Amino acid sequence: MSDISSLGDLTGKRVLVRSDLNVPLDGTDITDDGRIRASVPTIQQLSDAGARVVVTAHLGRPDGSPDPKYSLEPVVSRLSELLGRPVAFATDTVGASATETVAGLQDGDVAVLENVRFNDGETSKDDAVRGAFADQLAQLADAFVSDGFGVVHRKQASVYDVALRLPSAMGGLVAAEVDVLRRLTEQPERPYVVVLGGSKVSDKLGVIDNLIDKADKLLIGGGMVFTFLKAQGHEVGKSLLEADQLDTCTRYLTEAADRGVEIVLPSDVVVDTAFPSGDRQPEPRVVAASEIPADALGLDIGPESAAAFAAALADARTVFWNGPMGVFEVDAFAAGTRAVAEALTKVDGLSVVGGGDSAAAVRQLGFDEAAFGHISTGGGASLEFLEGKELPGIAVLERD
Ligand SMILES: Nc1ncnc2c1ncn2[C@@H]1O[C@H](COP(=O)(O)OP(=O)(O)O)[C@@H](O)[C@H]1O
Ligand SMILES: O=C(OP(=O)(O)O)[C@H](O)COP(=O)(O)O
Repeated sequence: MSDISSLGDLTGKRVLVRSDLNVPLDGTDITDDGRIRASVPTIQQLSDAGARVVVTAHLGRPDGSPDPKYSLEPVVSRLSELLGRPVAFATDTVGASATETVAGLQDGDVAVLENVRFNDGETSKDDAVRGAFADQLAQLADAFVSDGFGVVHRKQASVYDVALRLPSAMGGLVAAEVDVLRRLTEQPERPYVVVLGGSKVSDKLGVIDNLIDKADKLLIGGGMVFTFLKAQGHEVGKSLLEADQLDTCTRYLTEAADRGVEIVLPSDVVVDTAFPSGDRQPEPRVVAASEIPADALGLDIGPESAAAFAAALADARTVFWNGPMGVFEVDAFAAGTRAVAEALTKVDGLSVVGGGDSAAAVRQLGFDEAAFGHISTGGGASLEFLEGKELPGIAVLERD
């Protein structure tokens, strides 16, 4: 696999780096800068090598056109602080501002292009549309470095197509993540427990199929719970629900039982009548998972479930956890996530936390990062890696 040294002397070369700078924001305040910090070493390495560094990244899921709410501008300020040097910011990705900003770089300088997902070519399913956008990105650089581990499972222009158009290399962050995750795929010590939660329900339901073959237990919390509960015939009120995945959930439950794999669902949940927002005081209530009122939505696993999940993790020798158990950003719905994080710190073996929000959660809840075996910057990417899937952003770097 080609690392940055394979690109030769970088002095004066324009190097496009795909980083994952998708950090949680409260307005324009960054609530956890973990992904920016994780991106710094590669950017610094390229700058030290005399390259003119052009960073491309996304923030959130805008609809393919500019939306100030998803601007990378606040991220650029933080990156500049962490690098200890000015960072130029282009207010578009491949337009006049980008061209001018890149042309103005001196050797060792760093620039960030505006959110790459402000362009519909980035995430298009049409190869030609994505390719045309990748052509424009490629024109801004002489070489490409893929360092956004959190997006290597996305077949997107700035992750995949641009690597077909420029001499390309893998950044140190992606290489380091892959090294650790490989340990989980190659004969993990058993019991091997996977904990899933979060809000990207449709992305993550799909991975369960393959994980049933690999893990001994699957603990399900977060927004994914409710599609399973509904599949079991329970009402879930206003909770997150993927109505078209009910049959899939039923099949998973049957398959897991057939193969002797335990899928553990919460027996109780913390509900409220509205999603937390603004000044509204949360009114958390614990109810049985089978009795979610019609006017309520589930926002955390309940205390009985948290204790059951901790017990299920107590004898694990390998654990992978992606996705908070609840809306941990609000204290009233953070207890389930806290309990799972606590249980992971006690694992006698390898414990890995993956995902932007999961990593943010353990830090925000005050856990010492050193208490975990590894904190990965990618949630969906880690899960797909553990499933044994080919990740487009890695495969494209490994092709002959
Ligand atoms: N029951 C729930 N309903 C709605 N959102 C939830 C629920 N549980 C967790 N979440 C939200 O899931 C988000 C994180 O999900 P996700 O992006 O899938 O995780 P990660 O970034 O770790 O991969 C958090 O912002 C959290 O508030
Ligand atoms: O936040 C991310 O992934 P994660 O929530 O799976 O950790 C990455 O930045 C990828 O974002 P995406 O899931 O919108 O493609």
